[in-house]
Amino acid sequence: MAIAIHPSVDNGIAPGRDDFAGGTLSCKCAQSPVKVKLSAQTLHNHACGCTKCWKPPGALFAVIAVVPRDKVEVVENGDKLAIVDDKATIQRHACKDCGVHLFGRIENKDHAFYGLDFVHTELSKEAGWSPPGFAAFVSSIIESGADPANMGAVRSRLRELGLEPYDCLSPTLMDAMSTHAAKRSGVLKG
Ligand SMILES: N[C@@H](CCC(=O)N[C@@H](CS)C(=O)NCC(=O)O)C(=O)O
Ligand SMILES: [Zn+2]
Ligand SMILES: [Zn+2]
Repeated sequence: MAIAIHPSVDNGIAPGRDDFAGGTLSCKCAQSPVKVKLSAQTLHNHACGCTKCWKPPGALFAVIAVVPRDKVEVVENGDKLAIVDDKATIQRHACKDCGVHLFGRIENKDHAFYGLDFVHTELSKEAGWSPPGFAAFVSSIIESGADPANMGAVRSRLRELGLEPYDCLSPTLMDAMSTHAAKRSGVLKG
């Protein structure tokens, strides 16, 4: 049996829709779920193996994308949300009852990704979200208990699914972060 990466990719990755304009995320509570409306298509969707991103039961990876923060609105049961770790760069707002993360927000205005919230679009019933394009923080799954001896097989499976594995973010996103840092320090002009 193939390695279970994440339920939304294990049977093939659904393509996004060009005309897709958003949907509503719900937590897993059977009663009074938290609902968060996203009024835009997501960007930079990817699998993340880090210990901090929310993963569904049995999954080795989270699948997480970004969306402009002004397109994110808590529409129901927001009183059930709490920040998981208010010292983290990404403040993950999770349901206190079921533990699902509804959105992650960067409050540091100097951060390269300030203005973008992190979301798990598998929490929405709508189809057409941008598909994941790579796998980030792959080595970090070991920190959640994955067998280090199995990492070759995990990376092979990710490649088979079209998710190039990286142990930090993708080169495009790492370049964006370094460009931001170089502009802030003055090394890079413009
Ligand atoms: N190896 C660490 C990596 C954690 C990490 O750096 N995660 C990335 C990807 S989500 C990040 O940007 N974290 C910022 C944060 O969690 O606030 C772990 O698995 O806990
Ligand atoms: Zn919940
Ligand atoms: Zn992560």
